[in-house]
Amino acid sequence: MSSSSKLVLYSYWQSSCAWRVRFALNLKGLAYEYRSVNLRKGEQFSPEFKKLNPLCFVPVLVDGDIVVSDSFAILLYLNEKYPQNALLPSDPQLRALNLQASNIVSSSMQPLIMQSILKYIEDKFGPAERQLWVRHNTEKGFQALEKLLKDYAGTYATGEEVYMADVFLAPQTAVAEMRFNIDMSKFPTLNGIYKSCKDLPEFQASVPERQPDAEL
Ligand SMILES: N[C@@H](CCC(=O)N[C@@H](CS)C(=O)NCC(=O)O)C(=O)O
Repeated sequence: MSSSSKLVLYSYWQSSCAWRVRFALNLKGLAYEYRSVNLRKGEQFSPEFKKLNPLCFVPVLVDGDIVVSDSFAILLYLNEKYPQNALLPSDPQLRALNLQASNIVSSSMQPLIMQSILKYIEDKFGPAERQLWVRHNTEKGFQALEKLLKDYAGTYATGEEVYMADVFLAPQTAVAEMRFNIDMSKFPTLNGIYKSCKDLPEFQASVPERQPDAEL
């Protein structure tokens, strides 16, 4: 297939990982076909989807005959293949900061509070333990991110341009605030970054409620 084939994103409206990719695709001005994988109905375990991602997670991006899963890899792929509106700055220090902040969200926050883990905790220890777990892991990550970014942030995480760190941070902040009732006023830098992202039409078009599979 040619490199101009239509991009296809396997997504679920409530997935924060898929949200990152939706935001990034919009920032790059790339049109894509949205294919819903209903995580609540277990569609991620279907044999067809398993062929795309044996881990049974969204998001998966298909670009012609290229299949990329994992939002971190997808963002780096998109950035190399479609260089317009770069998701990483050229300055090595700011680039490293973006990768570090993104990876904190990707590796040290989201995997600890994904729905399957929270269900396990709630089933075994009850809803109060579940909320304590969410709060502890979310605040630990946000404290590290606040410290990391406070001297570099401007309108966005590492200055006046929106980059990969923002793409990871904004959905994670939204989920923390709206789904888990985390008080973001304790993290003024992160809160400011989130507010700036909320003003962007590219972010607004990526929010869960505006996705074709949203169940409101
Ligand atoms: N590191 C992966 C994580 C993907 C992931 O955890 N996806 C979640 C939704 S945010 C999922 O598909 N969960 C389905 C399940 O737990 O069965 C990424 O960034 O894409």
